Amino acid sequence: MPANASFHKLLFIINPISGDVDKGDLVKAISDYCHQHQIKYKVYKTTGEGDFTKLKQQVRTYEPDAIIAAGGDGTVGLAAKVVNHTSTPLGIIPLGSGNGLSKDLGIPQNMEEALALVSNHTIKAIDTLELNGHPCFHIGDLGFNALVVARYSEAESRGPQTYALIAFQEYLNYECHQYRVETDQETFEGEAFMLTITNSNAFGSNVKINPHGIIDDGIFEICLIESFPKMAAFKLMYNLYTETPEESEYTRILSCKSATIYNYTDTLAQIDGEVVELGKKIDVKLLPKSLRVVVPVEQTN
Ligand SMILES: Nc1ncnc2c1ncn2[C@@H]1O[C@H](COP(=O)(O)OP(=O)(O)OP(=O)(O)O)[C@@H](O)[C@H]1O
Repeated sequence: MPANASFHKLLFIINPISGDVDKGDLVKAISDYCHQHQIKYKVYKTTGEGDFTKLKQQVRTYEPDAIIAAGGDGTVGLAAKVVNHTSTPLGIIPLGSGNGLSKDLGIPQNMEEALALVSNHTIKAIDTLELNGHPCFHIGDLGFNALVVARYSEAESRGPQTYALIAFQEYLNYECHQYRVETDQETFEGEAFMLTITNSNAFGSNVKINPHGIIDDGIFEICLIESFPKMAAFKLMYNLYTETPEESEYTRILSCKSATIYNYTDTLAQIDGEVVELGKKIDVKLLPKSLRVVVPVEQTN
């Protein structure tokens, strides 16, 4: 499919529970939009059980021109897994609490504007990662943030405030872990607060962990926050929110094409918002331009 092809048949994947947002308006907006633009469409609502297999089957039989994921990072990851390594592009209507990949791709965060990309877009092929065979479409990490993600997934309430509260509570007693990172360029060994693996730029919270990452350049980054004194936390947060992590003496960014990470203490890991078991030795592979995504036209340069 050419980079600016128009879509005539779409499969929408809607997560009814993501971001605590009612999806009634979305279903109506999709129906109105597709009728107005004479686009055939189907809606698949996720259940949280067996969605990957059912979606694979739907894509095989329905043969949509693109699939559009409406939900949070977990829904986007599910949809991306379905079409990764195929020519079917993935569009995103961001309706989660973080929406990290959509922000890094410049996709509008407003529902109507994101939907309008269906008729005015370009398609960009982006690199994706695999951590011990687990696909990663945005950010994976080990250490502090993965612990917060795990606690957040068990929390009774959702949203940025709950996330921030859990992060603060865990931070007070958090102890750094020992890692070794061997890349095709260099080796790091030491204690770290967290270790982020990504080829894009920012968490959904807008923390710019990797401000210079380019999503389709065949290179990814391992961003380390090394052990730091509690007094340095505010300056570090300032650097992370102002896109100047390299100005902190406690950060280090390793750019590479492949890496092996030794997570000696088997500390928690998360990929795209889901906690995963990766074991103590983690091989990170980059899959060049494996995923085709629907992005605004101005994102091509
Ligand atoms: N119908 C459903 N009922 C309950 N859980 C569901 C349903 N459909 C999907 N899920 C679960 O929703 C999770 C993915 O949610 P998603 O990440 O899209 O939204 P979010 O968590 O609100 O957003 P974010 O990741 O941006 O914080 C998965 O764990 C999936 O199993």
